[in-house]
Amino acid sequence: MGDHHAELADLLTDWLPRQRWFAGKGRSGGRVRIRRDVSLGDPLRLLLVDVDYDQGPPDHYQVPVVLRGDAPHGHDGFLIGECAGGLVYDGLHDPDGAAALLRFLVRATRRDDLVAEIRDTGGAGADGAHGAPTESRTPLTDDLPAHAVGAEQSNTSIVYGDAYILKVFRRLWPGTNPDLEVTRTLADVGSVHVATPVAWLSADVEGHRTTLGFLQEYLRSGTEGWRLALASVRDLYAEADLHADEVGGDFSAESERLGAATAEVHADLARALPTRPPTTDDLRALVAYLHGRLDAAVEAVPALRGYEAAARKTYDELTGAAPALVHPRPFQRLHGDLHLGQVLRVDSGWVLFDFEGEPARPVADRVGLESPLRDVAGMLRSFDYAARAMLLDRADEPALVYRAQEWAQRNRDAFCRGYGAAAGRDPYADEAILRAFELDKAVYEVLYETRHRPGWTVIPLASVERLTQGTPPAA
Ligand SMILES: Nc1ncnc2c1ncn2[C@@H]1O[C@H](COP(=O)(O)OP(=O)(O)O)[C@@H](O)[C@H]1O
Ligand SMILES: O=P(O)(O)O[C@H]1O[C@H](CO)[C@@H](O[C@H]2O[C@H](CO)[C@@H](O)[C@H](O)[C@H]2O)[C@H](O)[C@H]1O
Repeated sequence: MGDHHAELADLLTDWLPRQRWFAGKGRSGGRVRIRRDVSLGDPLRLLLVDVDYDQGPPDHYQVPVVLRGDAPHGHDGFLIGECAGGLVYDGLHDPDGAAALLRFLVRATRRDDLVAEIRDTGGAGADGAHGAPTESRTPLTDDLPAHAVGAEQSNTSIVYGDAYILKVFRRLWPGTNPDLEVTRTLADVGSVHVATPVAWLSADVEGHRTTLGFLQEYLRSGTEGWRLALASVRDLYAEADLHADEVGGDFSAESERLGAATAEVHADLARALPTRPPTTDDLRALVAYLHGRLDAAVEAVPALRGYEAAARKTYDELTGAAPALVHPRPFQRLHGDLHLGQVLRVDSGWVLFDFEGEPARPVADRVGLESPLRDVAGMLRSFDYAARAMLLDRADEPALVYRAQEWAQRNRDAFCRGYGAAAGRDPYADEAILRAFELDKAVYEVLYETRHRPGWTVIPLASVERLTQGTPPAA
């Protein structure tokens, strides 16, 4: 394949920006450069690529591919293109490619601990192997049927049988990925709110051992919080005369449990990893950071301009009082992008996943100590999203807007009640900072939706309007 790198780079230059997980959507002139090309076992090859832009530093991605010389494969949706070497497929969606990846991981982890390391062997292929899972872990099996998880999100996940799920990070940030770091930390302290990681894969990127992906136990009984919430909203909208507490699908008891689970995860992280009480300088830095995010969002989305002055006022108010009054909880590690799509309801309760933080945020920012209320605010936003997503194609039914607010408020209240009971302090008690985080999240979402799902931008935009009018988080 080495002979075809120029052609492959051209194909990827065209293909990458069309992927949901491509992060350079706001940048011009993206061109792909292939930095490494290693075999992970027939027929899978791993391309580590850089994307250079007209301005600023390159982004790093991994693109596993399968090259097929012959007939159509029946997976044309995952065809990247054709070069002189044959048809090039996205290797994670190609069943033979996905199977080869599990075989590689299993072979590698049999020889050392749980880390499969891809080492450069001068272009001849990957040798990358350390082996044997520790005794406490379930032995890995490599002959399971594979399928990629339906929706392409920030990364690509492959389910093997009903035993494992492999998350393959698409955009690479040099170093250990916070998702793996935090999930391992929680599993190691015995948290019941994460799925146990069983093996992981890394390679050198810019001189740092960089996480490429990790394999976790697959929670086969899990249902995503987002799906459950939408089902509840649907029930409510179908019963025009009933209130949220009167319909069969009331979600508030689940929201309360989810609040408690979030607080327990925060407590475990606070015990296992560093914490620190925020200082005046921390709050000043936080306010500067919130302004910076708003600057970038307003520049990219002019519709935000009308709310800018009020938003800045909300942020500036955080520096008016002593830190112990504004934020009487320690700063700590957290989830970083918590929403209903990042939690699974299993038989025993709620499990959180995807501890990567916001995918567009530089990783150095995501691994710092922050306010746990950022996660709370993320989830509060998500209740608004669930209620309003169901209105997107029902613009002709204004009466539903009131019902949407009612559903969202009931579940926001329940979540905070559960969180407060488990954490010993209700999030609503820290209203100013909670509102600032909610506003910041809504601003982030306006930018996110503009780039990825323009039809959804109205959802966070309506929340920016509400939050800049001074409506408190609690009714
Ligand atoms: N341990 C697990 N068991 C079952 N399903 C899972 C597990 N972890 C994640 N998932 C599912 O895989 C999907 C993708 O995972 P996620 O970590 O959110 O990836 P991304 O970073 O691409 O958003 C999720 O929507 C979730 O439903
Ligand atoms: O799940 P990801 O890590 O890829 O997070 C990104 O995409 C999310 C959408 O899939 C986006 O979440 C927003 O939409 C959700 C509904 O689809 C909603 O539950 C969230 O509250 C809302 O923020 C997330 O912001 C983005 O980082």
